[in-house]
Amino acid sequence: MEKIQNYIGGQLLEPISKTYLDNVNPATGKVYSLIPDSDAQDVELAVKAAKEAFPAWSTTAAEKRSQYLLEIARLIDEQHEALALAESIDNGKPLKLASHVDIPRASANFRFFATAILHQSSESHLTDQVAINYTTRTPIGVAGCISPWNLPLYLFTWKIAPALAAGNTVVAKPSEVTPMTAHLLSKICQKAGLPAGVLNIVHGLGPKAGQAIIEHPEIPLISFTGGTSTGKSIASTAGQLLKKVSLELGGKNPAIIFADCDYEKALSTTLLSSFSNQGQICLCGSRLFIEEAIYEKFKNDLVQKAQALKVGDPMEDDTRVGAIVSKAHYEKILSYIELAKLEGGRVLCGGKAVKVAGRCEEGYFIEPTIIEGLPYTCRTNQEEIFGPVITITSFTDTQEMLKQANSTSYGLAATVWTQNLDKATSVSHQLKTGIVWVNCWLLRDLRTPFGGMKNSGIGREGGWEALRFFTEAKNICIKL
Ligand SMILES: NC(=O)C1=CN([C@@H]2O[C@H](COP(=O)(O)OP(=O)(O)OC[C@H]3O[C@@H](n4cnc5c(N)ncnc54)[C@H](O)[C@@H]3O)[C@@H](O)[C@H]2O)C=CC1
Ligand SMILES: O=C(O)/C=C/C=C(\O)C(=O)O
Repeated sequence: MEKIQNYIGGQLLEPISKTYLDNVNPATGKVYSLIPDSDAQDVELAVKAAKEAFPAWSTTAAEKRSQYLLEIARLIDEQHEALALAESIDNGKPLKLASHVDIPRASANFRFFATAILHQSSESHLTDQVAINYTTRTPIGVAGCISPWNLPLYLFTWKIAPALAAGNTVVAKPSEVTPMTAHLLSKICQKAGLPAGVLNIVHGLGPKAGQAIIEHPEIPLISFTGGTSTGKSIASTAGQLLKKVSLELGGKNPAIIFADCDYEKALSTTLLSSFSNQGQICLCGSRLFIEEAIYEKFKNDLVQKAQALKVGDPMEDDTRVGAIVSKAHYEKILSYIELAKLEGGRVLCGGKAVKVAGRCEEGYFIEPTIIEGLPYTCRTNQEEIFGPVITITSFTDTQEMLKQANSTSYGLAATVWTQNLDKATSVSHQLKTGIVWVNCWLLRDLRTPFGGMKNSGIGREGGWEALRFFTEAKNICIKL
């Protein structure tokens, strides 16, 4: 069975303890590879390698750093098919989705930040003709990057690329649930000739290898994407150590559909924003607010479309909903469906596990599920489920709807569907979320600030925000 290895100091290494964890294919329920169960000793080795590499990497000309990252992007594109297949097997997502979305975005992340650093300049200004102030932005040191399982290579590279581009060296940990494409990235970095120690990848469990990264005194900054409770624990440890943190956490995103929307576009995109990647994207709209005038029609059409989505083997071309990432997560989602029923919800479609015949009969599949009739205050409408489960509610009064939309502890993203620009602007400004999609969803421009308010996180990723996070600003004031 294939053994994934850590990537430390440019080499593929066994964990020092020589112990491994099982890696399960969620579509079949079978173990198909082994993951290093790394601990603080492996992290120590990785930090040592990253520290040694820092002086040379941080002073390498931006153009040269850019060339390394562009080469990595090129190799990701060259190995696109193998990476997409690995991602689909590891995560359970449809191969088609991995191929069209995840892997292209991974190379785009490298390409974007490789070129961004060539256009970055620092600020300066005259202070009343008496002084000139200018600000330098320099790399900080060894950055800790920890990523989740839902968009494995996509989010891993979303952190690593800006960290490296800005001149830091990195100790990174992908999710133990989906480690394979990060392992393949190690080999790509070797092939690209990335200097030893610039990027180090340590595999293993969050509370063990992850926690060792968070606690390590030589890692002054942490970029994390994952669940809110993990984010809070990381923030409290990092707070005691006064580390810089960027936290991109969960969401319970409202999708607001006004009667004057472009109906067909709203319907087809809402289907995607509800169930893409089995609903396991922090940006998925999980609470639909539909204006009463179109409620019945929209509901019936959405139910019909959701029922038509093929749930099945991620390898099949017409599969739209693949496997849930793990048995534990599958059970969590099913328990939320039961909770919704107890809370008085009516399941309009789905609501059950799916048995997929053949090689996937032991896999973790759940039908796209739509629930109505729940109060906005109930747990189903307040807590992140992170699966193919949405609730729908009708509204007549926009202010009341906004009160409900803003009522959760999360504040990541929202979707607004209307053809009235004034209404779109007014509603967007009143939503307490870091991102608002108007008449679209997940239309990504990597220059925009990405992140959430409230329990959805701290800080913003993307564009200059990311490059600012991964650098230290120093102002120099020269009296004229
Ligand atoms: N971006 C998002 O919005 C995501 C949200 N989630 C939410 O979080 C819930 C829990 O999912 P999990 O897999 O448990 O996510 P998690 O937040 O525990 O895992 C994310 C990453 O953090 C690491 N990690 C866990 N504990 C850590 C610690 N103490 N120190 C350092 N690193 C640590 C994990 O190994 C993984 O690499 C999901 O059900 C979902 O609701 C999960 C993944 C992504
Ligand atoms: O950057 C994006 O396009 C999407 C990011 C998604 C997440 O951070 C997530 O689902 O956790």
